[in-house]
Amino acid sequence: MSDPIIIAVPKGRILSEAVPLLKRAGIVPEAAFSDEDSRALRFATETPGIDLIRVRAFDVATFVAHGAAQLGIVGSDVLSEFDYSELYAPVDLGIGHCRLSVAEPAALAERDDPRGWSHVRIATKYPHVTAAHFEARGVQAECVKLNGAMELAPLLGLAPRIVDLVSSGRTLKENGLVEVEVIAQVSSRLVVNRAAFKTRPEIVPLVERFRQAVAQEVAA
Ligand SMILES: Nc1ncnc2c1ncn2[C@@H]1O[C@H](COP(=O)(O)OP(=O)(O)OP(=O)(O)O)[C@@H](O)[C@H]1O
Ligand SMILES: O=P(O)(O)OC[C@H]1O[C@H](OP(=O)(O)OP(=O)(O)O)[C@H](O)[C@@H]1O
Repeated sequence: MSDPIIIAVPKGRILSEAVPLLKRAGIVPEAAFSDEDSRALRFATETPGIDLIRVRAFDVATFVAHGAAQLGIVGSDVLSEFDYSELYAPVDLGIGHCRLSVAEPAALAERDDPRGWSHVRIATKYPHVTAAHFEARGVQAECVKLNGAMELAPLLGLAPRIVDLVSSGRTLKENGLVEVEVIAQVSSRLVVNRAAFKTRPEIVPLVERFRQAVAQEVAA
């Protein structure tokens, strides 16, 4: 019997949207998978031959790109930041909707004109996407890499501006920041390791099940 197909799923905020989607695709995980207190990292499903792993959002791309997992669910923000050629992203799953934006303190925004920037210092978890975004219009971006709580950076003088994910806008508002530019709209994608896609025939119908699960949700 061949090795199980492993699907990497991010813990954190996407997990609650991913579980119903997995179920619609016919992949029913064991109960511990949805329990954020469980310390297990690998989980069986009701489908023999399909296991799930629960990893950090950025690590989903790494596991799948290196073939340690064959499929994964990952935000387009993460895909853009890594730009792994080994990843094929055939399905927009329609979950994890947000946007990647530039933000700064409201007081700075009142007298600021983004068209006049030539050099910016930015705190972000997305240094590559940020640098590419600004480079495209001739602005040099000096990035300070953070892994979370970017909103603190302007308040504490680490960097006057941030690039971070925005959904409701509540995090920005509660930290005195305003959005000044949208870099990209974000949603989660199904990703597949390209080599596995060619060598594991079970993957094609599995991708199709995800496609149908998304279509069902759109039609509902
Ligand atoms: N506010 C949001 N609204 C909708 N989707 C979001 C939001 N924030 C993040 N996401 C999506 O969820 C993914 C994971 O985000 P999350 O905030 O759970 O990661 P994290 O807590 O920073 O991860 P980790 O702790 O593993 O580094 C992001 O890559 C993005 O695609
Ligand atoms: O516009 P909002 O609806 O307030 O959402 C935006 C927040 O969501 C994300 O963080 P998350 O809450 O996932 O935690 P993190 O700081 O651990 O990344 C993001 O980094 C923002 O901080």
